[in-house]
Amino acid sequence: MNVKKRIIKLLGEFEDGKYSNILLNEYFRENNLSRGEKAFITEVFYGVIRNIIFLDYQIDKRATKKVHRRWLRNLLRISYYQAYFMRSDDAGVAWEATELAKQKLGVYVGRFANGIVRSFMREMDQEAENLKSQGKMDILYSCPKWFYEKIEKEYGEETEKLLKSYKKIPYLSVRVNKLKYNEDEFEALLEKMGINIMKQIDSVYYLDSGALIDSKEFKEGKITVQDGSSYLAAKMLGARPGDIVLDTCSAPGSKAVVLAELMENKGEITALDIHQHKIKLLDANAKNLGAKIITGVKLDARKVKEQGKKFDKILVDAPCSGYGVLRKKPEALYNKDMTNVEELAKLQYEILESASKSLKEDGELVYSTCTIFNEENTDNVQRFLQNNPEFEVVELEFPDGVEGHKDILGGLVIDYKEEFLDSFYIIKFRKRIG
Ligand SMILES: C[S@@+](CC[C@H](N)C(=O)[O-])C[C@H]1O[C@@H](n2cnc3c(N)ncnc32)[C@H](O)[C@@H]1O
Repeated sequence: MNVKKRIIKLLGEFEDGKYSNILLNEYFRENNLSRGEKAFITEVFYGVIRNIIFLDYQIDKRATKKVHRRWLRNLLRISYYQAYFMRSDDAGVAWEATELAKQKLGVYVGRFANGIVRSFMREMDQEAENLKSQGKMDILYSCPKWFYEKIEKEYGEETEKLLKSYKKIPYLSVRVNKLKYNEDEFEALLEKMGINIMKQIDSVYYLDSGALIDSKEFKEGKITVQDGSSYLAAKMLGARPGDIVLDTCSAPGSKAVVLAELMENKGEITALDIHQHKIKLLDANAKNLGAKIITGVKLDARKVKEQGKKFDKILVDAPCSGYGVLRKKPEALYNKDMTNVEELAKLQYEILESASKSLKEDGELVYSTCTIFNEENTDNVQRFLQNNPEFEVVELEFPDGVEGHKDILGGLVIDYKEEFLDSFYIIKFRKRIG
């Protein structure tokens, strides 16, 4: 099948509500595509989602009647994306749009597609300038108006840099699972496959190719897809062999398996999640990676007392708005508003409060989120510290080679300046004795 027709189909399914990453992974599993085809589909599919507000604005501006047909709108979005963001050959893009529209919907629609694509191509650079000068930055950077205004309030002059950064294409990162494999073996594999390392954070490697996803080593659980920030949040808990650990919001278990590795599969990890189907994912993930000390339990972390147990170490990797991982999950930008952020902040606070009661004296707790707003990070933690004076912040070293800053409480903020790692908030507490 023509590769653009494939992307049109995928975008249609995305609009029906499927998650972009799940959709694409499934599609690649079920269809036998070359490396080049996969790379092109990934770039264009995600590129359209990342820039959908800008693309639709430009389509609607040029169409005399609203383009209702989803298939046609997606063809136009793809063509505009290729022209403006990929700087693809104009004649080729316009010709293919015309041909595809003609085949599917007839000569009249073919001509319409040709006209509307060519007019955008002539005007696109001026259009971007106009949006800037008219202050329509939310359209230029495809984000909801409330989000733009909030970012502008919090980040001031850095706003544009932040938005540009979160629209970038992410690198694939994988972690070497030391329960089954080691870094020397992995680096030899990279050399054999001709894959280059772009950045390394301990056993997490950012690579210039996604080819490893199809490798035997990946299927065998010797390597796993994981971001450096996610790995660091787990590492910073400092879990040691023999510890009794609680992971309150654990599925699909990416951090729990790091904890198991650091604990050398000795001790206990109770891994909670509110959803039973996610516990299944967690169990499968732990099994595949050879993490033997994880027990998945379906439980609302606000009822952690029901475990009737005290823990040496607790990880609260709270459910959050996910704005720190927009490069990988761009749709997170479109499906929430400030009310959701406030609701999440409340839930996070309740989980943190509840978990803290199950920590042993002198025990340590890490609170982390993959988002950027103070409501879910510093403000929440400040309130927690005020209400729980028996907790103190443990100083964390900012990891070498990672961009970001510390907040007023000493929490690590891996921010938009970081080109490779997801944006994350990580703070650690100790419960004082007595
Ligand atoms: C940020 S994700 C966790 C990611 C996980 N720690 C990892 O590294 O793979 C948040 C998780 O919290 C779960 N969750 C949401 N509300 C919860 C609650 N009240 N109690 C326990 N888990 C909850 C969600 O189902 C989701 O799997």
